[in-house]
Parts: sequence; C-alpha cells; structure tokens
Amino acid sequence: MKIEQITLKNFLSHESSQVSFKGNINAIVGVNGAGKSSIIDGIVFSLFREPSRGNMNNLIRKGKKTSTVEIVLSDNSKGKIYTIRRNIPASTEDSILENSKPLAYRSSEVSQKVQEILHLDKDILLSTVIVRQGDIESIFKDLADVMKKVMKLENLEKLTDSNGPIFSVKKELEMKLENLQKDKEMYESKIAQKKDLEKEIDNLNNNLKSLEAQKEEKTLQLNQLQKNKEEEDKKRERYIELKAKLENANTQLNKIKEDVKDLEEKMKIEQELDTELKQLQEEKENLQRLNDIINQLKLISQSIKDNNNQLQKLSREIDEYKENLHTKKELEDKAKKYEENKQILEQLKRKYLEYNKIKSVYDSDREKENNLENELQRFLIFIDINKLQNDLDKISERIQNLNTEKGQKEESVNQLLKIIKNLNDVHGNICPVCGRELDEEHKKKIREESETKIKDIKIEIQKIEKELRDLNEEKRNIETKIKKALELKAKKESKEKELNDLKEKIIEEEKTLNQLKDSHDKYESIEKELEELEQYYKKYLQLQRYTQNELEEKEKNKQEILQRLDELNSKYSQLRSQLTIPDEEISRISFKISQIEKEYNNKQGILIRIKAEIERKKKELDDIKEIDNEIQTINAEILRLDFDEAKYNELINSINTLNQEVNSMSQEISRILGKLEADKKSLEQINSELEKLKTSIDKIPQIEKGLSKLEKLRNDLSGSGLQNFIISNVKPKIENNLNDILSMFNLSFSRVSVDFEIGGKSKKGKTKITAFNTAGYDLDIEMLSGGERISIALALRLAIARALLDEIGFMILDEPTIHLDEERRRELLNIIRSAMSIVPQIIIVTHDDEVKEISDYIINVYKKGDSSAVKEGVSDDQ
Ligand SMILES: Nc1ncnc2c1ncn2[C@@H]1O[C@H](COP(=O)(O)OP(=O)(O)OP(=O)(O)O)[C@@H](O)[C@H]1O
Repeated sequence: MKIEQITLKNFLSHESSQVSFKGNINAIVGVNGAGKSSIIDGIVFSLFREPSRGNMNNLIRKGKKTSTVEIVLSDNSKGKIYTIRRNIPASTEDSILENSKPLAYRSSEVSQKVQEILHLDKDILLSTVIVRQGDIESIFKDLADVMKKVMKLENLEKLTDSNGPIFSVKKELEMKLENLQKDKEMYESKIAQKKDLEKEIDNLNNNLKSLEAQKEEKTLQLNQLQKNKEEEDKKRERYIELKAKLENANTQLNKIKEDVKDLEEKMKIEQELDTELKQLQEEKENLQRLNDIINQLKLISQSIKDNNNQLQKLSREIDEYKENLHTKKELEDKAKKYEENKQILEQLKRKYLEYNKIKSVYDSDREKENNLENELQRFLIFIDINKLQNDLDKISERIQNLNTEKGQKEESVNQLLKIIKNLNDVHGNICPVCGRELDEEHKKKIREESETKIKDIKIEIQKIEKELRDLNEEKRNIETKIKKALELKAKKESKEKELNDLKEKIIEEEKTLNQLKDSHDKYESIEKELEELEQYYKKYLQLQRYTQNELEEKEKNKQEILQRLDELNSKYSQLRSQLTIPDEEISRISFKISQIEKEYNNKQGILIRIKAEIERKKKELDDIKEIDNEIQTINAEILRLDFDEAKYNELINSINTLNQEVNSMSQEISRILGKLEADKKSLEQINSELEKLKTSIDKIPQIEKGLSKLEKLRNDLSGSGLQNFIISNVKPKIENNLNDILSMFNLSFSRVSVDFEIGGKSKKGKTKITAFNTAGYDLDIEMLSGGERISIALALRLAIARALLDEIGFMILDEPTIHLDEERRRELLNIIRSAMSIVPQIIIVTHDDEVKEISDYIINVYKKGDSSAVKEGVSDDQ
C-alpha cells in the first residue's frame, strides 16, 4: 500500500495544501515551523483518526471551525485506489472509497475498514514504520512493551483484570450463589409455615360446623316472632291512624264551637248597619240633586260669558267694516280714473318713446352742427398758393444756374491741377502743354500762377455753395407751406360738405319731432296725473275685500247672539230660584257628597264582611253534628282493634335480642370463612413459592461447579506465562526477518539475536539484543557504534512490521537525523538507501541537505502569510 497524495484543509498550519508523493524517497523540507510535521500528522490522522497534538480540536487551524484531511492510497498489486476522508468536528461524516465506490461513512466504520481491507494496524504502524522525531532507537528499550501492544497482549491482561470480564462473570455467579443460598433458607422456613397453616384450617372447619347449627335454631325462633310482629304492626298502624283522626276531629269541633259563639251579636250589627246605610243613601241623593243644579248653572254662566265675548268682538268688527266701506266708496272715482289713464298711457307709449329717441339724436346733431361751424371759422385765414408756387419756380431756376456755374469752376480747378501735375512729371525741359522749351523758373511761375488761380476759384465755389445751401433751405420752406396750404384747403372743403349734409338731416328731424310733439306732451301730463292717483288706487285695492253683503251678514250674527244671551239669562234665573241654599253653602256641596260617599262605602264594606261571616258560621252549625258522629264511629273502632302498646314493645325487645344473637353468629361464621379463604390462598402461595424455590436451589451445585472452573481459568490466564508463550512463537519470525534485513545493510555481523520478556501490569518488560560478529563474539547493543545501532533499530522496526503485516508499503521518518553527528547521519542515509529494497516508499521530514541528495522527490514546505504552503518537485534552495 502506497501513499499517493494527501490534501489538508484548515489542518494545523495548512489552510489548503495538497501534497503528492511521487518519488520512492520523498523528502519534505522547509524551515522550522513551516508545516512539515503537520503533513505527517495529517497522514496519521487520515488513517486512524488519531489526534497527534492533544485533543482533536487542536488540529483545526486557528480561527476556523472545521477541518478536512483526505488521503489517497494505492494498492498496485490489486489495481485499487482508496480515498479516505476525515472531518473535524465529527458531526460531518468521514468516508472511505474504493475506486470511487463508498465502503463506509461513520468514523468508527471507516477506521474498521482501514484495518480490515488495507491491513493497516494502527498500533503496528505507529510502533514500527511511522517514526516520529528522534524516535528511531527508542525501539530498543520499548521493544517488550511494543510487542505487547502490537500483539494486543494487553487485551489478555484486561481479561483477567479485577475490572475485567472474567472477574465480573465470577462476581456475578457468586452473587447468584449467595442469592440461591438465601432461597434455600427460605424454602425450609416455608415448609414449617405450610404445616402450621394446615392445622389452623382444620380447627376453623370444626368451629364453623357447630356455629352454623346454633344459628339455624335461633333463626327459626326469630322467624316465628317476626310473623307475630307483622300482625301487631298492621293493628298498630290502624290504631295510630284512628288516634290521629280522633284528635283531629276533636280539635276541629272545639275550633268551630269557639267560632259560632258570637253569631247573634253579629246578626244584630248587621241590622244596624242596614238602617244606617239607607239613611246615608237618602242624604246623598238629596245633595246629588243640588249638585246637578249647581253644575248646570256653572255651564250656563260660562256660556253667557262666551257669548258676551263673541258679541263684543263682532261689534268691533262691524264698526271697522262700516268705516272701511265708507272710505272705499270715496276712492272709487279716483281708482276708475287711474285705470283709464293707465290705458291711455299704454296707447301713447310707442310715440312717446320714438319722440325721445329722435329728440336725443336731434340734440346731438345740433351740437355737431355748431362745432362744425366753429371749426370752419378757423379756416378763414387765406393763403396765396399761386404766389408761393411762383417763388418756388424762381428759386429752382436760380439753383440750377448756380449748379452749372459751380460745375464750370470745378472743371477749371481740375484743369489747373492737371497743369501742376504735368509740370511735376516733365522730364527734360519741354513744356507738356505748349511743347516749348521750359526752364525751372518758368515751371515755378506756372505752378504759382496756377495755384493762385485755384485758390481764387475755390473761394468762388465756396460762395456758390453757400448761396446754394440758403436757396435750398428757402425752397424746402416754401414747399412745406404749399403742402400745408393744400391740406388745409382739402380739409375745409370736406367739413363744408359735412355741415351741409348735417343741416339737411336736422331739417328732416325737426319735421318728425313736430309731428310727434302732441302725443309726447300728452303722455307726460298723464304720467304726472297717474303719479298723484297711485296712492289712492293702492288704498282702494286694499279695501276691495270689504262688501256690503258681508256687513249685513255680520249684523245678522250679532242679532242672533243677543237673542241667545236673553235665553241664557232667563234660564239661569229660573234654575237659581230652584236652589234653596245660601251661596256660601254651594261651594261645600261636592265636598259633603264625597264625605257621605266615603262613609257609605266604608259601612257597606263592613256589612258585606259581616254578612259573609254570618253565612259561614251558620254553615258551621251543621258541621258540628257531622263531627260528633265521626268521633263516635272512631271510638267504636278503637275498642274493636284491641291493641296494647306495652305488649307490642315487649315483642319488639324479644325480636331485637334474637336478631343480635343471630347477627353475631353470622359475623363469626363470615370471619371464619374469610380466614379459611385467606389461609387457603396463603397455602396455595406457599406451595407455588416452594415449587419455584425448589427449582432455584436445584441449580446450586451447577453454579458452584462453574465458579470453581472460572477461578481456574483466571489463574491460568493471569501472569505472564501465556503472553510469553505467544511471544515466543513470534520471536523467531522477527529474529529471522531482522537478520534478513540486516544482511542488506552491509554490516559486519553474522547474526543478531533478540530476547525479551513481557512485563506484568506493574512490571516493565525486559529486552536483550545481542549482535554476533564474524569472529563469533557476542556484543551487547550498548556496545555497538551509533550507525550500527540505528541500522539495527530501523531493521528491527521493519522486521516487526514484516512479521505482522502482509506487506510494508511505506515508511515515514520525521527528522530521523536530528541529534545525530555527521558520521551517524551519513550511515543512516546509507541504511535508508538500502531500506528501499524492503520498503518501496519512504517519506522523510528533514532539514538535512544530504537527505535531499538521496531523495528522488522534494516537497518544499514554506510559510505564506500565516499559512503553510507547498511547492513540489523543487528544493527550498531552488
Ligand atoms: N491549530 C493550529 N493552527 C494554526 N497553526 C498551528 C496550529 N497548531 C500548530 N500550529 C503552528 O503550525 C506551525 C507548523 O508546525 P509543524 O510542527 O508542522 O512545523 P515543522 O515544519 O515541522 O517545524 P520544525 O521543523 O520546527 O519541526 C507551527 O508554527 C505551529 O505553531
């Protein structure tokens, strides 16, 4: 089995590293603390879930919560690849895959599979081919313990330990035996109990029989007495019933006799009350009559009052009516006039409005006419346009002449300027004008003359220009005047036309106004008249509802009321004369009536009650006879019954005594029966217990035998005898392997022997390793050189591994050269090289350059920030 690759996620100092072991000798190199050993920790953890640094959580990279390690192993002989993945914490499942096929998931199952399928035993590997820092030689002193561990001999010790399984089985059996002994004691005591119980049951049965016979005799006596009592009970019941009836009848009789004692007296009161009530009735009727008259008088008096009020109101209305009717008549003419005028006004209205309309137009036209005439007055200033035109023509002519003159003068100047210029351009002395000879003097003269002339002409031109400016100014003035004069003329003509048209229109308007004037004036005078009449007309309209017919109707009503009043007054006097009492009495009549009524009702109530009482008492007189008869009948029956209370009580006492006797017998019988029942149950219980106890105690000899066998087994297994026997079987194999391996290491020994004795629980084991040199001398391990010791130590580790494992796939050495001197280091390297023929894959963690030299694959581990990183295939100095 070879280690192909390991992947570390948040494991110790590695955040995320993947390491492949591609060589035969793989060197893991790097500075102190780079994370090299962490890789070895990763390998051990991934295989066995074994925490190398304290507890499991220490393996998680600080600051992280989870960690994962995955290792890939290959078994080339079988062509299989195994991938084992471990997680911390264990809440995430581990896994093992065989060629990508899952084999197990739970961490304990994964460890089990590693052991079973890969044949990688944790104890063997950790004690042999996985060698931690500086541990190579520790095998010499620990060999006995290592063997004990790898051979699992500790388990044998555990078997015979005082906490071990044999001990606990023995303990269990001893306890069982102890319990069974107790059962035996119990069995014997139960047998004694059983005998006592059987005796008691016999006694109880005898008592029961005699008691039952006595009880039967007493019960017969009791039955006879009970029969007698039943007859007496019936008599007694009737006797009590009759006695109660008798007492009841006597009580009733006495009560009635007491009640009828005052019958005569009551009848007398009845008569007196009858007479009194009649008198009261008469008195009441008289007063009632008077009261009726008084009520009638009151009604008539009220009616007279109402009629008088009505009369007064009506008289006032009639007076007001008469006055209004009179005023209405006076206003009638004016109202009529008003309505007529209103009609005429309506007829004239159209012409009136037309007149007003035309009149307002006429007035405005007259005003316009006036304004126009005033305006025309202002146009009277006369302007002579012809004269202005003449002046203008003259000025125009003069301007034209002056312009011609100016042009001529300007031409003269130009000519003179040309001469001057020509003089300047002359080359030679020939006059350009005349062609004659020309000297400088002559040139000068001509120039001066010409210039003087130009000056003069320019002054003249300036004069002409001034005159021209003045003339032009004057010309513009005259032209403006002419223009204005022409505009005024046209305006005046238009206004004159307008005035003429207006005058014609005014004449027409005056004509129409004259035609409408009469109607207009009439309208205005009627309108004024209507204004004056309007108040009368309004008043007339208010009074229109007053008519003569209605007045007459009211007068008629008044007469009727007067007549009614006469009738009422005479009726009042007539009724008053019937009332014979004085006025002051009248008001007390109704009070008196109510007093009498009250007294009457009161007495009548008393009378009714007395009458009912008399009636009831008369009936009671009949009842007395009936009750007397009943009493006689009851007394006769009591005599016939012949019941004696004393005798009856005697009978009851006898029955009670007998009853008590029978009951106490029954109770005793029940008690004996209960006891018998309980005893029988106890007997049954004891029998079944005895049966069970018998089966238990039958087991005692068997258990005693088992216990003695166990004791023997424990004695046989304890001590080092068996362990040493087992070891002695493996020892030759290891020794052979060791000598085989050592032969490859090129040492000068003919043989090396190994002896060890397994220690006990508190005793350390002993190891003795002896080397025999070629001369035949034996040398103790302590006497050998460092290199020889390391060679034997490594060979011994490999020898043990080979003896116990199917094959050795790899060896891991963490800093094997540490603490070694130069020579021993070199020797170790030779041995490692030689070991290649025994172990196909070696992984060495090292600082040693020479180790790097013998390695065919370098894994460089370094710190990147606070995390470890890995670079493969190169050394750290590359
Ligand atoms: N749980 C952890 N999380 C992060 N870093 C850790 C953790 N445990 C230990 N370390 C650190 O990891 C680093 C690497 O340790 P490791 O033993 O692998 O180094 P090394 O390369 O073998 O060093 P040396 O050559 O000195 O033995 C150390 O600096 C150590 O302090």
